Amino acid sequence: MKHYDAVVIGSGQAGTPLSRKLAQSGKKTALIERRFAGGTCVNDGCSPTKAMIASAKAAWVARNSSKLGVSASDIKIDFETIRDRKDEIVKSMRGSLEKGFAGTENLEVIYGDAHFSGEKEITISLNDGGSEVVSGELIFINTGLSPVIPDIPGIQEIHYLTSTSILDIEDIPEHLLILGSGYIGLEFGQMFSRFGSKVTIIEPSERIMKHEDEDIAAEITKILAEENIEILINSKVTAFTRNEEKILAKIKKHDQEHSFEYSHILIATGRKPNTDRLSLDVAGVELDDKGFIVVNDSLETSAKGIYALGDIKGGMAFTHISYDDYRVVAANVIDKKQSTIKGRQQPYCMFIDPQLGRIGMTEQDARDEGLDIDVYTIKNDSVARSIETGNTRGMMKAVVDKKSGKILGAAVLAEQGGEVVTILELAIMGGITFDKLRDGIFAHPTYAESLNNLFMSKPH
Ligand SMILES: Cc1cc2nc3c(=O)[nH]c(=O)nc-3n(C[C@H](O)[C@H](O)[C@H](O)COP(=O)(O)OP(=O)(O)OC[C@H]3O[C@@H](n4cnc5c(N)ncnc54)[C@H](O)[C@@H]3O)c2cc1C
Ligand SMILES: NC(=O)c1ccc[n+]([C@@H]2O[C@H](COP(=O)([O-])OP(=O)(O)OC[C@H]3O[C@@H](n4cnc5c(N)ncnc54)[C@H](O)[C@@H]3O)[C@@H](O)[C@H]2O)c1
Repeated sequence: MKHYDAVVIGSGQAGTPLSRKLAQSGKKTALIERRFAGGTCVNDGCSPTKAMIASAKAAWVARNSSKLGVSASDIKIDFETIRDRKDEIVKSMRGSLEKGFAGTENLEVIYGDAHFSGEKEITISLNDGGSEVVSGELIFINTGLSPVIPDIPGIQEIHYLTSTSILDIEDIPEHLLILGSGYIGLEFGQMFSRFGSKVTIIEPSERIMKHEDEDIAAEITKILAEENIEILINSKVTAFTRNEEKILAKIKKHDQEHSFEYSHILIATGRKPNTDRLSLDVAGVELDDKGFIVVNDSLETSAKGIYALGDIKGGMAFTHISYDDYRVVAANVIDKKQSTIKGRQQPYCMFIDPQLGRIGMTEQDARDEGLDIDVYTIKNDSVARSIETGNTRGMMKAVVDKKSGKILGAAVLAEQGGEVVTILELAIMGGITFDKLRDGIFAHPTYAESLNNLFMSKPH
């Protein structure tokens, strides 16, 4: 059995930089990965989807520019080129990580599936065959999530797609049914609709994006409906069957049940932790009732010397959060600091078009907590930059503490919403009150300048 100072399981957004930093600090380190360097973000998540979304946006702009006096005829979607471009981007990102690993002294990358076979002992089923047992003084778990597949009668017989397998389909679906209206459902839904698919999104709840405020969800629904995306709320699939050509989904809404035909089904009903095959009980690592690893604010698990980073610990599952977990753990383990995840900013951006950039509390969060707030909203059709560029869809919203004037949260559903919300995040970080943004001088005409208008609106 080979012994290491540190063993990292999973080459995700935390495990990848952490393994290098541990090795660079002089610790003999092993990184175990069962698939590809870079984990979900690089290989099946952020990068490939955002590359394809860029193609979808180009198609949409080409089709919708006549109002700007530019008409493009004969727009063709070359799906093979779109996929090849995405593959090249993934290959290059993964390649540069692999190069980084190869050039790191004290780091050994082992490709295989890991599970605990002792308190600090890990058995790896090697991808090349055979197995290897290693032990680690310190162990870091960064194994991420996998799609949840709902238990619907017939689902195993229909060759459904997930967010991973849909990235490699050969042809654009004729009619794509998407189960789930979260980030994955909406991003892929709009993307394939823009590529030419008929898209239906089905959601059991009373509205899409139920963790966002109702007005934001309603605005997104309107935008998607304008793009002819069908959204079925309060509805669920109760059974799947297939004939030679099509997949039949039995859909139940209230007491009514009807069957509809689709060419493809995408399952986007959430993601579950990759802890089921890790045998964490052997190591004494506690899990919560959903299978996520329980950690404290320094990301230590219930087993001494074992840490959990990224999506696997539950909570917000985003690349930048996982990367920040790496910062916290590296600061504590290598630089002997006392860093924690407590109170950190947790922004995110959903890459539909227009983007939904988010930071902090929603209005609903603040009202549920009984806070005394002012809520500022504007529609983008009153923003100069949006009018000039023809990007008038969407709205902006900020929740402000009435007494202190501090910004508690914001939603920017707009062209470059992810960038604009970052300005509001900086204001929150710096304790800059809303009136400073209302009266701040921002270059005209920028999207940033719309923050003047937002905070000049009449609050409710
Ligand atoms: C379609 C999609 C789009 C997304 N888009 C965005 C986005 O735009 N922005 C954003 O912030 N986030 C996005 N996310 C989420 C983001 O990808 C994750 O939050 C991010 O990758 C962080 O994951 P992680 O570091 O926890 O682990 P991951 O990146 O999931 O890595 C875990 C790694 O562990 C490996 N592994 C698992 N079990 C074992 C084992 N037993 N042995 C060895 N190796 C193992 C896996 O193969 C994987 O490589 C997206 C996710 C998906 C699915
Ligand atoms: N832009 C981004 O940052 C980005 C993009 C994609 C994914 N992600 C990450 O991936 C995670 C997973 O995304 P997701 O969209 O799969 O999950 P999600 O949790 O965001 O949404 C799942 C949706 O599926 C619905 N649902 C549950 N069971 C269903 C069923 N049987 N039929 C139909 N609908 C059902 C839920 O009500 C919910 O609306 C996100 O939490 C996010 O962290 C992030």
